[in-house]
Amino acid sequence: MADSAETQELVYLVTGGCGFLGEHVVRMLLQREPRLRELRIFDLHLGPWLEELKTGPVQVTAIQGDVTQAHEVAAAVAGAHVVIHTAGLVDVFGKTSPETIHEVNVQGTQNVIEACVQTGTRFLIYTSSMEVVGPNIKGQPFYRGNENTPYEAVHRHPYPCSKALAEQLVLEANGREVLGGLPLVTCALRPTGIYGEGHQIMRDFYHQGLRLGGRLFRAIPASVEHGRVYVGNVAWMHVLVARELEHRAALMGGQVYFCYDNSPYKSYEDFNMEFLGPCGLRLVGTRPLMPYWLLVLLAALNTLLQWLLRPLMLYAPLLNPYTLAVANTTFTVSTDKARRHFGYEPLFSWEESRTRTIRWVQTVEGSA
Ligand SMILES: NC(=O)c1ccc[n+]([C@@H]2O[C@H](COP(=O)([O-])OP(=O)(O)OC[C@H]3O[C@@H](n4cnc5c(N)ncnc54)[C@H](O)[C@@H]3O)[C@@H](O)[C@H]2O)c1
Ligand SMILES: C[C@@H](CO)CCC[C@@H](C)[C@H]1CC[C@H]2[C@@H]3[C@H](O)C=C4C[C@@H](O)CC[C@]4(C)[C@H]3CC[C@]12C
Repeated sequence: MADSAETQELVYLVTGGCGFLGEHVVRMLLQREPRLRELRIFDLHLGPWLEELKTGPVQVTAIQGDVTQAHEVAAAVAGAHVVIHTAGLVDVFGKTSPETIHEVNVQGTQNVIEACVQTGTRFLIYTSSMEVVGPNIKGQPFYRGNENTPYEAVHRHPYPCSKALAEQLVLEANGREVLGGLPLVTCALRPTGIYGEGHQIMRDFYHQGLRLGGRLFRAIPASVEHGRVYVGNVAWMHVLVARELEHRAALMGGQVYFCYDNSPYKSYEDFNMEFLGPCGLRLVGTRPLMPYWLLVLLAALNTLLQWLLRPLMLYAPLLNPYTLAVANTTFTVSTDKARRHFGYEPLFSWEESRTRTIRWVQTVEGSA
């Protein structure tokens, strides 16, 4: 919990605070933001773990709400000094409609912006995504690029489209006058593939491996690099930006920052095996066991099955045309913009990130 040495005067709001990243942001704020007086956690689905947070010196206020409802957002934002907006539908598996993804990710973000303007909140940090940049629809690689690397960021899938639109809204809102006459200061953080305690996709891969007798079968060439970043470092970057945004508004306002740490560059599958291997799984094959055209066919078949089964059940496998394309396209970042602009250094080393994630996988139900 925060050290009470400093004046506890600030009110923070974290939207999506019960999600995979949101929970880590909430816990990091309580541990490392000594100026917190109140921490508001706004989410469609509140977690039972919130109760344990209410015993500390910081007032923790759980707010069950929907970012698509402007009045609910405004009520939650009113009086907050800082808003960290992580709430969103992270759906690349066809679980929800494109309209719903847009409504939550874009309109929901617009509602957060308007709530800041109408109620006088001056600092807004938005959790964007690498997918605002790519991989693009042409499957062009983004090899150890940075925030200034030229790249044709053209998307068709509802999720990256929604993240790109929302990020644009946030950045364009920088400088708008809020209630009280002062300017709104915004910035956007772009995590690459986040991993760590609570990562649902990692859990899905683990269960898939258990179902296949402790084996996973390579489908992606080992040469395809995919950027990954530990959730604790992403949370730390959010806390640091929220702390520095006021003093460095001229430099940081309206800026985007990739989230990065010292996690190694590997293929998506090989990277996952850093955690699943020590938990008893084995990745079969030094090269993809199926030809790419067969994977494309299977991915298309999954889309057809999802459509046929929709009246009966939700069928949303990991493999679909979009996830296959993303998984097979190199996308890695190499940047120090966050360090240069607000002194970011990863809080957790690769070794610590790996150990923490392995320990978490070992607690996943069904683990050996
Ligand atoms: N997971 C990643 O690899 C990754 C990478 C880059 C960016 N991001 C971004 O980080 C953010 C959090 O992602 P995550 O992986 O923690 O996802 P998550 O699904 O675990 O968390 C999202 C949270 O938002 C909440 N939410 C969804 N719709 C809502 C609504 N209408 N109103 C209020 N709350 C709502 C959910 O209940 C959930 O708690 C998202 O904006 C996502 O785009 C995630
Ligand atoms: C071919 C499959 C059989 O092994 C492998 C499928 C892997 C995919 C499920 C994942 C590969 C890349 C992931 C995405 C990437 O890490 C970045 C993302 C951005 C973030 O904002 C949301 C999550 C995601 C889209 C992430 C989703 C899962 C992958 C597509």
